Amino acid sequence: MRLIQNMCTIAEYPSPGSTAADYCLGAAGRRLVKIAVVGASGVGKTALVVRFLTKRFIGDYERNAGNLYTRQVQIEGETLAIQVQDTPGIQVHENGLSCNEQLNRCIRWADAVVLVFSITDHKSYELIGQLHQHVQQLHPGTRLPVVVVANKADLLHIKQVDPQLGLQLASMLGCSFYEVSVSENYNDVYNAFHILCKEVSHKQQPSSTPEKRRTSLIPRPKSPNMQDLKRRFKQALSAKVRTVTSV
Ligand SMILES: Nc1nc2c(ncn2[C@@H]2O[C@H](COP(=O)(O)OP(=O)(O)OP(=O)(O)O)[C@@H](O)[C@H]2O)c(=O)[nH]1
Repeated sequence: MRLIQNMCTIAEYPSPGSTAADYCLGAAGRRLVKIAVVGASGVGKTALVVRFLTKRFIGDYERNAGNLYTRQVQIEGETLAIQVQDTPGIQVHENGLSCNEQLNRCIRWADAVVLVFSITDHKSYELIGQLHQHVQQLHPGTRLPVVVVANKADLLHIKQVDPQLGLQLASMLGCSFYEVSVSENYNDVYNAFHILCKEVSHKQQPSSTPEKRRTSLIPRPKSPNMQDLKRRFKQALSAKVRTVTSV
């Protein structure tokens, strides 16, 4: 991709399951965290992904082709491989949300999702609740880590959504919340991805592995009973004395 030079574009819309990238990263022995960035059109999803991966804000992006990018991140002393899937903007129709199969595949593939809206677009904010529900429906039986990001915080003069509303919504959904300006601040963007990676990393590492659990179930050899030892020692001693006397 012309505008995104520092990143490694792996594939477009990877099929769920193993990909060439999964194989390479697996070979490197790094744990993999897969993140999908989802939201309405024009909220700054591509800008967010590019900022996270290159630290740069370019300002003008090619219309999203749904690319997948990688980078490595240090989480609690461990280097994790991260794949970030940028997705095309969601269209809202009269009868609600319209997610095509490509997008659904990306969401199913992901270990975590970044839900983005723009503070300059109330409709993009209204979409977040529905999107969150949709994401959880595509991951039945598990609570997928999600972070809600309110972007374009620099455009206060055309603000349509109070960031406080974003915070309330996120806490209602049980998600972390970040208000960011992709154009002006890298750290907030990094922190939003970082907290998500941390959550996934903790989820991937159960507190006690099956191997450890199995080991703890194996009965330990009993410590020798002192009374029994003393009795046997006395027996052995008296046998020796008897032998010596009989000689
Ligand atoms: N002022 C300002 N503009 C931003 C910010 N983030 C993104 N933009 C601009 O918003 C426009 C849309 O950004 P994109 O990253 O293409 O948005 P997108 O969500 O990927 O859009 P689709 O590909 O249509 O889904 C671009 O002109 C960006 O420069 C921001 O934090 N502040």
